[in-house]
Amino acid sequence: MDYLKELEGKRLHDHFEAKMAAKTTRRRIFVPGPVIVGAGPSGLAAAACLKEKGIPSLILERANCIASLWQLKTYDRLRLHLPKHFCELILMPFPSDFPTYPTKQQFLAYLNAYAEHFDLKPVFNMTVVSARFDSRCGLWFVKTLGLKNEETEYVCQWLIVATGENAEEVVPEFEGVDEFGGPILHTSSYKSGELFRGKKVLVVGCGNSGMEVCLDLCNYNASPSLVVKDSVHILPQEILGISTFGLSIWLLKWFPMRLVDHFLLLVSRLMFGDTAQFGINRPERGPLELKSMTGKTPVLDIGTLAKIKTGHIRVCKAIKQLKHQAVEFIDGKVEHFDAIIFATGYKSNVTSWLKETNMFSEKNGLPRKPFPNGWKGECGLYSVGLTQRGLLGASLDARRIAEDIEHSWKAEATHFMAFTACALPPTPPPQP
Ligand SMILES: Cc1cc2nc3c(=O)[nH]c(=O)nc-3n(C[C@H](O)[C@H](O)[C@H](O)COP(=O)(O)OP(=O)(O)OC[C@H]3O[C@@H](n4cnc5c(N)ncnc54)[C@H](O)[C@@H]3O)c2cc1C
Ligand SMILES: NC(=O)C1=CN([C@@H]2O[C@H](COP(=O)(O)OP(=O)(O)OC[C@H]3O[C@@H](n4cnc5c(N)ncnc54)[C@H](OP(=O)(O)O)[C@@H]3O)[C@@H](O)[C@H]2O)C=CC1
Ligand SMILES: O=C(O)C(=O)Cc1c[nH]c2ccccc12
Repeated sequence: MDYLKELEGKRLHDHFEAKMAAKTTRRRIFVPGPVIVGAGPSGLAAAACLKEKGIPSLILERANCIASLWQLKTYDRLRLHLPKHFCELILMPFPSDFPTYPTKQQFLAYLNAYAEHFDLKPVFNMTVVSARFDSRCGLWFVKTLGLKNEETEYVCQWLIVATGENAEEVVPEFEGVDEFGGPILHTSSYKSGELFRGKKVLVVGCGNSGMEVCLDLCNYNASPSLVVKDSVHILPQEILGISTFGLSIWLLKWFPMRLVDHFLLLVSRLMFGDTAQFGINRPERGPLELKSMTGKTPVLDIGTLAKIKTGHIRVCKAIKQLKHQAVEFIDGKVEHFDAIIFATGYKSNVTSWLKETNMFSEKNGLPRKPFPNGWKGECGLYSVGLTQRGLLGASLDARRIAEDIEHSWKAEATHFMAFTACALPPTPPPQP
């Protein structure tokens, strides 16, 4: 079967090569199996599930390593904030000696072992700049740029989008940015509070990143202030030693979401008091309902709230504008700051390169179909890890995608064998 696929690939490849050579020097490569865009946990999980079914795939990655978000864009003190069994990739558990909340280094070691175990070898420094389906030949044409801007076009029957929900940083624009004069960075380039000792730092955004960066700054004797523009749900990471996330999933099996939300809010109130008294209002919808409707993840508190209560972290209103070494807030207050850290999150980049408008929303670059149906599009297009369900969701997508492609992969092979059987001269009758 592999041989037939290769043969088919080679014929197409030769045909394209000949056609292209006449026009440009661009490389065109036919890929017999699926092309996966992105070598993060989602892309790796998809490739592993395919490999398990004997289907080869090709992963294209813009960075020079696997899991570039974790490797290059996260801070030193990061740990998984959900217990490890909710974060392991399909087909390979975490080592049993890992703690409940593995560190970033442990998670990366696991991902490296995962790639090695399944012999996954992504093509690095390959940025996908466009992917287009040609209905005449029923194939995807995936254009990439290499480090020296050299163009390569990969041609394939299946395309798996695994570029993540955190592909590009979101940085809001403010009047006066050029005047500020001090360091302004996004959490994706923050490593630790070391550089900010003794400094007044404004952290903009109160998701899990903003909250943890504030705590880290405190631990390095910086003075952080946190901008809370609207509202946020802060939940304890654990309730009586049980992970809030795990408990929620278990409760949701028995009770409606609204009731579970009431429970979570009651416990949070008992443990934290009313967060509004520290300037942190809760959204009208409950934490799980909000997550399922908008994707907004509740903050799991790992000690930041205690620092807010003691006044080590101050809470500020939304920003009006930046001034020289200062910030003006919407309540009219102006305060001095040495540095600003944007913890304003990330967005998908799918709509910038995927030339297809049915499967992905132009608004947020995520699948239009809600979970659990967002993984499959048309014409061999798939998506893994874009359902706002974290690593657990990525594993579910990966499994479904591999099962689905397995069907068409087998059908293709049968079809191809039938084709070659007709095209080849009949087998001579066996000699007596
Ligand atoms: C600080 C932080 C902590 C997190 N902690 C958790 C957690 O504890 N539990 C959890 O479940 N989730 C967590 N998440 C959510 C996160 O989305 C997942 O952990 C995970 O990284 C998702 O994997 P992914 O492969 O979908 O995306 P990514 O890890 O972002 O990988 C996508 C890859 O695609 C590549 N890429 C993007 N565009 C292109 C292109 N055009 N061409 C080629 N390659 C491209 C990127 O370089 C990247 O390597 C966390 C996120 C952050 C930011
Ligand atoms: N330990 C862990 O496992 C960690 C996990 N994560 C995960 O990583 C992902 C990304 O998290 P994170 O980087 O925190 O991003 P998020 O998107 O979760 O949070 C961004 C925050 O910035 C706020 N914001 C956006 N624009 C502005 C603005 N102009 N002014 C003020 N605030 C603004 C948003 O508020 P609003 O929504 O109201 O617009 C939101 O509260 C999440 O899935 C998160 O759970 C992150 C850190 C640690
Ligand atoms: O880290 C994320 O953003 C996730 O999607 C996983 C996740 C972390 N905390 C949660 C709380 C409710 C639902 C999902 C998550």
